[in-house]
Amino acid sequence: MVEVRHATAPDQVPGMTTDRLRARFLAEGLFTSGEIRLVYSHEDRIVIGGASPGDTPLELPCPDPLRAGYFLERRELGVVNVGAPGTVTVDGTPYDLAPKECLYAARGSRSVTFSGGPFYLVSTPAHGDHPTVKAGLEDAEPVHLGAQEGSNERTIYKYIHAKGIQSSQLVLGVTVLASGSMWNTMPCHTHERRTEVYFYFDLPEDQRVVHLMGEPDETRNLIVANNQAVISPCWSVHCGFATRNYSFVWAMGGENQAYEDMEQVPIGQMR
Ligand SMILES: O=C(O)C(=O)C[C@H](O)C(=O)CO
Ligand SMILES: [Zn+2]
Repeated sequence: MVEVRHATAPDQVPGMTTDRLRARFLAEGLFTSGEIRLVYSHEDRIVIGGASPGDTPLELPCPDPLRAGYFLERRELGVVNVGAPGTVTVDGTPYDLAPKECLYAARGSRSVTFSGGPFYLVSTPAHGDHPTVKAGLEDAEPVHLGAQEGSNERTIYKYIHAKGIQSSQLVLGVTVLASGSMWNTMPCHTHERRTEVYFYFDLPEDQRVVHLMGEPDETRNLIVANNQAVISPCWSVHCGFATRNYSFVWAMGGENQAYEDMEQVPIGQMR
C-alpha cells in the first residue's frame, strides 16, 4: 500500500485545521502486521515506510508512483530495525539487524525481503552506486548532546552521512534520549537545502510527543504517537518534547549531505 503526499508551501499552513495539518505532515499507520506500508512524499521525493513481517517474510514491492521495474532501480534505501531482532535480505545476502541497527541498500538491488523486526524504511532517488552496508550503534560515532538541566540529554548516532555510510543523497541517523530527558533538537533549525523526516519510536503506547513544525515565527504542533513520522519541508522547524524519553530516526534528502548545513533558530525568534 502506498499513499502519495504532495508538497506544501509555507503560506498554506496558517489556514490549516488540525486535521489538514496532520493529513499533510503526519504519517500514521505505517505498521500493520503482514504488510509493507509506504508514503511517497513529493518533498524531495522521499519515500518512508514500515515493514511489519509478522510470521511471514515480506518483499519490498515496487509501487506504481515509482514507475520502475523494481523499487531500487533508481533509488537507495535506509532501513532501521525499530523492534525485535530481524533480518533484511538484499539480493540473497542476509543482514541480521538488532534493534536500532541500520542497513543501507544499494541502488540496483533487485530484491529486498524482511523478516522479524519491524523495520522503518526511508528511500531517496539515487544518481550513483554505493555498496550495501550494515552498521550498528558501535559503528556510528556517537555525539552526546544536552544536559539534565534542560531535560534534553541525548545521543545522536549518525549512520548514513558524508563521513559515514556513503550514499547518493540519503542522510540518516538515530537519536536516543536518556531516561528523564524529553526535549529533542532545541534550539531548533531548518534546512533550506533538504527535507527531513522524524520517525518516533520506543515510546509507550499511552505516551505522546508534542512535535513542533512550521516556519520559525509561525509554529504549529502535532501530537504524535509511537511509530509515527513527521515530514518537515525545507522551511519547517522540527523539534519536540514528549511525556517521557523516546528514540527517533531522522532522515534527509536534498541538495547536499552535510549534517551541519542547517539554519539555527534562536528560541527568541520562535513564535
Ligand atoms: O536531537 C537532535 O538534536 C537531533 O537528533 C537533530 C537531528 O539529528 C536533525 O534534525 C538533523 O538535521
Ligand atoms: Zn534537522
